[in-house]
Amino acid sequence: MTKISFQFNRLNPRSTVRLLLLKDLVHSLHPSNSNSINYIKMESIISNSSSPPIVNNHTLSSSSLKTNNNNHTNGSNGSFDPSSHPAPKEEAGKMGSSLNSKPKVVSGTAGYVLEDVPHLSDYIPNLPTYTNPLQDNPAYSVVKQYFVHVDDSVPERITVHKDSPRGVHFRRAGPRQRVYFESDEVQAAIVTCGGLCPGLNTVIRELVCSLYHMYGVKKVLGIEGGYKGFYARNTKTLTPKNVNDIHKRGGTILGTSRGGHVTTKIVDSIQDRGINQVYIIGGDGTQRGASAIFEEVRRRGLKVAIVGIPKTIDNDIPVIDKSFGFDTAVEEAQRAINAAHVEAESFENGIGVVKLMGRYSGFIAMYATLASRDVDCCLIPESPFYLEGPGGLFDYIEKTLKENGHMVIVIAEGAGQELVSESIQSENTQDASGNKLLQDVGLWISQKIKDHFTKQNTLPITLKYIDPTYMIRAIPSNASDNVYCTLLAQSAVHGAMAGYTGYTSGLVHGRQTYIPFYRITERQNHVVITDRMWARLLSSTNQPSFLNSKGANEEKKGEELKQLADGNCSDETLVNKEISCIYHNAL
Ligand SMILES: Nc1ncnc2c1ncn2[C@@H]1O[C@H](COP(=O)(O)OP(=O)(O)O)[C@@H](O)[C@H]1O
Ligand SMILES: O=P(O)(O)OC[C@H]1O[C@](O)(COP(=O)(O)O)[C@@H](O)[C@@H]1O
Ligand SMILES: [Mg+2]
Repeated sequence: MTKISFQFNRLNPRSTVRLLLLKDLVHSLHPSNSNSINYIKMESIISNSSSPPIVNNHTLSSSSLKTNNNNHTNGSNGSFDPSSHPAPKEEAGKMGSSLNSKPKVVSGTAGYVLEDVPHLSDYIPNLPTYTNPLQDNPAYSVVKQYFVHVDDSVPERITVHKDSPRGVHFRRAGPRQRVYFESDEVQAAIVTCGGLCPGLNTVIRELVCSLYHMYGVKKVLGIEGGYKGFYARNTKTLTPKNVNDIHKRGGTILGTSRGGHVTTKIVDSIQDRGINQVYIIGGDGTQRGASAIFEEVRRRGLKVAIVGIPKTIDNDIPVIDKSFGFDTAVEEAQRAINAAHVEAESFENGIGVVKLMGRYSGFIAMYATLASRDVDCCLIPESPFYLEGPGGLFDYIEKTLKENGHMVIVIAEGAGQELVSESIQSENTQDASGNKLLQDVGLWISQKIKDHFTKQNTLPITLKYIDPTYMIRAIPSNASDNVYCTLLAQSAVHGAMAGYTGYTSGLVHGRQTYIPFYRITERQNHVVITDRMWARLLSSTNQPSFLNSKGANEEKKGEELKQLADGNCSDETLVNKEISCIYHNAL
């Protein structure tokens, strides 16, 4: 018998899910061997745990599904691991409760796993339910099937092999037969936090309209100025009438802010105002804040649904296909790139440099480059580069100028930060939310290029630097983002009315889903430079990879190891590799 050991460096809910998948796979391939899987850390967690597993009978009809004995928490003492859930420094001490709810992981046959979301009835017994008012809604009466089947779920990965386990799934969003709120009882609140993103107003509008028109909810409050607005600012009554044309405007009619998340004060305010549905629109920081609010609400036993709606122009939120506003931002970035191209083309040895947003994730720069085709070099935070010497950026610029007479460089704001800090001394400053304030890499690189070619005195260059940063996020959303925002908002409302809570409403493989907060906050989404998408970009620009082949292999190996250790595979090949390795060991 082969004994398999699998040690997780850091135990998180993902580790458990992966263990379940591996166990199911090994069991299906080699039933006699499955007991040999040695759950090193799990064993101690399971045996130490005294609380029963969460079984959510009202939401699961299939008897083949079972809630595993997975009373895992994010740390052995039941609190979140702060290293994987960093809080902004100045706020960390102010957070109210310890984050201690348990992920609801349900397993089925053939390696099926449902990473379910919390429900109000998990912690409030005997909640009454009501017929969904949509049943009498003329708009819905033409639909054959009004309601989402209770067992509908959406797979996290859709590329599978013949023998792959069915894998992780998320609960499919949509209206349910029974709702947990009466229309008159609902006092909803909407808040927008963090940086701007195209589509914020569309989401606000559609939340208000969905609540009013689909569920007859008449009390909707807008919280002004982000999280701190709960306790330090005014509120605004929102009606379909006063939000009617806000989707045509950029920004957020509610205002937004960074910092100011004090969980207990926010939940006090929710309680004082009698709010029982909170819709929180924001990025990774905001979703962490929403998770903290959910935990505190749950700890106090309040019948309040906490719903996150993911907003991120950087596209740095994991699991979801992409954030609303991303397409609009990429489209707007084309205008800056076009301008840079026209300028560069019009001068001898013209260089256009465009800086785009992307603190830690270079998605906007990557997609804007792929869309434009005028870009000769795209620099992102995930792909280190160097300036001097063979294969460096200066070399490439010289070659391109000699061949084409002009070039366009797109650089994400977080790219090359290590190089900038080598040459510019600066204090390690943060914004109010604890995000690191970055140096202006666009200005820096423009100056470096100018200095280099002046010193060389070989190619007289003309460089134009364009920084459209705020222009691409302050605009209204385009048509496809408007549709996306509408569906997101409707899904969010259906979920809250059905009593779900502690979830982010998000699109996974084109389907609306409810994703538990911990999956959204556990890591950031990054461009994986060993994935095909980055290779596509490199082949479209013909830029150097800035990695020799040895370096590339090391990068790939390092990336895979890191992802395996973290339990964060962004590429299904990693999972397949890992599983096939276990499979071969098991045989
Ligand atoms: N770990 C955290 N816990 C609680 N609140 C947080 C956390 N991180 C950020 N926040 C709050 O979320 C809000 C938005 O965060 P920020 O990082 O500025 O933007 P984004 O949500 O777009 O990433 C801020 O009010 C901030 O205080
Ligand atoms: O100047 P601000 O408002 O802090 O915004 C700048 C930041 O906002 C972003 O666009 C998005 O950040 P968030 O998603 O965290 O709000 C970053 O790319 C950028 O660094
Ligand atoms: Mg953020």
